[in-house]
Amino acid sequence: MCVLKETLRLHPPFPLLLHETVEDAEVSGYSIPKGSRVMINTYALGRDPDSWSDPEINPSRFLDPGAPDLKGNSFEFIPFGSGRRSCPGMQLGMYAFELATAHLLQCFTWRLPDGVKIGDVDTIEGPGLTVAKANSLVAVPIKRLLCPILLESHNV
Ligand code: HEM
Repeated sequence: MCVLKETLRLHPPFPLLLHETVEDAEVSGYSIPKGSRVMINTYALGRDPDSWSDPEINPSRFLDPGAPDLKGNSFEFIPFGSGRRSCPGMQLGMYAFELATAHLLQCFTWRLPDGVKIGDVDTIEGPGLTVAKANSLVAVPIKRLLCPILLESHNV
């Protein structure tokens, strides 16, 4: 779960949340009139060095008792948004994310193609309202013979 949360921190699938203000507000000295369109940059929030003392990848940060949860209570970590218009599918999304990742890890050992080093794998995102990798990840799955899902699909 910590790895999934850290992935959402560094690579939120919705990097910009689009909202409209319902009342006049002032943020950091700027007046924002009621009815303004505002974009909340979840990508930048997840990497903000003022909020994260160690912004580099470190899934175990989420083991700390005071670590932010996914419910939108900590504005530095809002991959599902926050408040009334936050994502109603969060629980289902997390189940699907966890299940898919667990199956990929349980059923396959993953290697990089010959000659590719771990530092050569880029994690750069392409443009878009929902985020996809700019360059496809090329990895080599090696079947694990004892994986129950693979055994079932081959009627073994
Ligand atoms: C990992 C998976 C998912 C992520 C990261 C995600 C993220 C988000 C985000 C950031 C928002 C906008 C929140 C805002 O504007 O403040 C949103 C809205 C929404 N999401 Fe998700 N979501 C996921 C999965 C799902 C699933 C599985 C469903 C439905 C089955 C779903 C249904 C919705 C709906 C209906 C809204 C609009 C809510 C509204 O405007 O009131 N999402 N989601």
